Amino acid sequence: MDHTTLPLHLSHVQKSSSIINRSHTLLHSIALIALIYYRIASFFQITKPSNFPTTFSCLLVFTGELILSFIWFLGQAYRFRPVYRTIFPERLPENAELPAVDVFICTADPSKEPTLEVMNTVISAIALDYPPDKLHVYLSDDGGCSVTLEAMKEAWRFAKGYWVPFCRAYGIKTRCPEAYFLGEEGNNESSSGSEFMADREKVKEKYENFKSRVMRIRQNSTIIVNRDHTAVVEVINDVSIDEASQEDKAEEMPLLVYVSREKRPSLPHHFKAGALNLRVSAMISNSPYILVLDCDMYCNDPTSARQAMCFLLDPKISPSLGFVQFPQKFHNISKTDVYDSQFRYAFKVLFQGMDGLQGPIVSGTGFYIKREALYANPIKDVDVMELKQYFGPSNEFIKSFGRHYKPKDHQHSSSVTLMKETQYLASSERYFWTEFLPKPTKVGFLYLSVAEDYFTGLVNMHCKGWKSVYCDPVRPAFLGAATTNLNDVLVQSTRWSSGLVEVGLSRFCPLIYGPKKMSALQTMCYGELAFFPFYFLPLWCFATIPQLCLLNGIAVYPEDVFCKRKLFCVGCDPENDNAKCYGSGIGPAAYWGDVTVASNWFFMVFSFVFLSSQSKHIQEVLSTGGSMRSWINEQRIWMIKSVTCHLYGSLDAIMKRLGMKEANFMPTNKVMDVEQTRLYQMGKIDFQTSIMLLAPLVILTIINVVSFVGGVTRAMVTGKFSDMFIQVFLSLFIVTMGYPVIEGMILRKDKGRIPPSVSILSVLVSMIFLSLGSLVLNV
Ligand SMILES: O=c1ccn([C@@H]2O[C@H](COP(=O)(O)OP(=O)(O)O[C@H]3O[C@H](CO)[C@@H](O)[C@H](O)[C@H]3O)[C@@H](O)[C@H]2O)c(=O)[nH]1
Ligand SMILES: [Mn+2]
Repeated sequence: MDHTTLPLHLSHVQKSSSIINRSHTLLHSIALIALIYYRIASFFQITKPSNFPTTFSCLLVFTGELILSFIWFLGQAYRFRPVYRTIFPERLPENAELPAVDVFICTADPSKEPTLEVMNTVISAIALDYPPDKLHVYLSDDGGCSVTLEAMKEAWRFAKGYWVPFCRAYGIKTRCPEAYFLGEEGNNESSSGSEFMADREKVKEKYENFKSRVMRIRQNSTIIVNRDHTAVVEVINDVSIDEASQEDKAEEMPLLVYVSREKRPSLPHHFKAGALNLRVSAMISNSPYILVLDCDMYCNDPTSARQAMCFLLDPKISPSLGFVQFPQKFHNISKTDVYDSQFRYAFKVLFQGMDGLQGPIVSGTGFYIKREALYANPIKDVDVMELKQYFGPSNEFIKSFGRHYKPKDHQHSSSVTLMKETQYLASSERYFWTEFLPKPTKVGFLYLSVAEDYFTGLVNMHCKGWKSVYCDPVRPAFLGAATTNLNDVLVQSTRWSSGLVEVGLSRFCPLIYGPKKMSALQTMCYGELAFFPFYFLPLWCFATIPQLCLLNGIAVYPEDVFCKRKLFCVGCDPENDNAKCYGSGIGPAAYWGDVTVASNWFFMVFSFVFLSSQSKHIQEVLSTGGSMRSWINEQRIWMIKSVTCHLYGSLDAIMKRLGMKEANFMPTNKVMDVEQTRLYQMGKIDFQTSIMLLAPLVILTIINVVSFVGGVTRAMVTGKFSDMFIQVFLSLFIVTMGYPVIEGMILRKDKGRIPPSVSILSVLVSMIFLSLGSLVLNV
């Protein structure tokens, strides 16, 4: 068969999903329009001054509804044309024709990122199934920690001496040693002969030795993140393999380089984006493709580079293809996954949806990006002298922009000039060069936001016309460590919210910056991401205002006429006797002409909006492998994040915008705590977190419990249920979702329960809110 004519990949539109999605979008939009109509109409109905509390509360709730609807509307772009893809790596050209790849692994803080785990990621990258002379692995150590450098040398010895030869000889699929020996992925390797078993035992023993050596290195040095040091660039291949395997056939190995950029306390270093913008790899290998990995994301499928090449080498799409993104998947997800740590929605709905448009966003890790798309392209026609002004006097570096630049042979890497050049490039001025550049050459990973991945994807990829592709094979290409306790989940989400809102409030706001450069649907996707943290506004509103109103007998939703007919309307004539029938001026419906019909209709509209959004969510969860339990977990964590991280993240972004705060990137904790892991495995929320993050959850739950009880009592006393039906239901819904909070306050005795001090404080705050709120509503 002629391999040159067969496609390397195919993409298919998910037809049934598109149809379901578009029909749902249409129906739901109509319902939302009806809802908005009802709200606006009712404002014009209520004219009596005595109804100020009602008008005011309805206005607040309506604002919430508008924001929620707007974000929902933007999110419909993901649903418009989801695709899935098939690849045929077996049709790739011969090894000799494959392009070179640089792997960039970032690590920053050895106290949060266990050295052994980082080394496992490094080893899995060295062991990728790709021609070794075309693979170059760089570890960027942002912590500038000698422990990492020393451990890397050990990792190199183990990989070269034992691990890589073993993987190659037996075609091992799981190339991260820790995962392999734990058997996490069910290593059903084909070989099982006695020779294999003997080799496996030997390698296992060597791995144990390697582990204890790394442990010893850690024990023997103080782990400090050094923020004041010069640049260190070291090629590890030169390290001697003292106790290497007896077989004397020298195993061909990829290049392994340690890079730690210069850091000075007085100079901003721009976190991960700064680490990625180092030009050191351009000097040493300058491969046309770069794989970026977080230090916890090990290569789980050694063929990922070949899979990515199915797109990157396809002549039809290659010229405009900027990067291939793989999903972030995690090895430590429990069955219940209480925190939705797997981000099902992002990697099953959002990315697949964008893949059918201009392509998915950059998600920070697990993507193969074209070097040219990152920086060389826009600089092509700028002259060399001008470049020197921005990039400094490094001739070699400027030469590396050229398409045909061949770096000096790294075998002679100890050559003094090369090391001088690279150290120069890793020094502190070099990584904020994008700030100095004139506009058209603003390139590389951008610094404005701590969500550098999202921001770079928007401005430097999709807005410059690059496309991207989402590659989601059955066997996860990379596996990372997900955050599995409430504190880490919320801290991480706060950083993301802040980073996203920062972009939303900047001049790069996708809804303003995007439309001229991207399709409307792609712009909507980016817009949804920039503004979804604003969910905190409607969610705070819906969890407090209707409840406060319920306790004060103010209806903010249309009444349920089914109930009312049964309870009150028997024998009374609403046409002529409104006041008597509906009580004294409560609810907009009381002043309507054709009350019964209109109200009934709009009650249906509100119910429809609620049921339709929940059903759609359930449909999406179930069709992407989730269960009803996942639906509840996702609803709950969405609410939790909205009232905490999204609020704080947005405030943080606003403060940064106003210059009241500096950017901060706290790496997430990758150290597993036994007790916390146990709670996560059991599906119990671990409430050990700061009071800032915990108190809102407790306060809102208490408010809803109180209002639910108050609402039901009121209905029993007055015999009226219809006008407040939605409010009572809403409180009940929130209380149900907040059940773990109630359990954590009252029933649980373990370490992860809610501390009594927080409960007491929250009861106080809730009571103050309800009394003050009632005062305001009754003036
Ligand atoms: O100053 C820094 C801070 C972080 N990192 C590295 O960046 C990576 C991501 O950091 P992590 O703490 O794991 O953050 P996550 O929240 O898990 O990261 C997600 O979100 C980030 C943006 O907020 C993206 O950069 C990541 O790729 C994405 O996985 C890690 O390897 C860190 O070592 C640095 O190199 N320098
Ligand atoms: Mn991470």
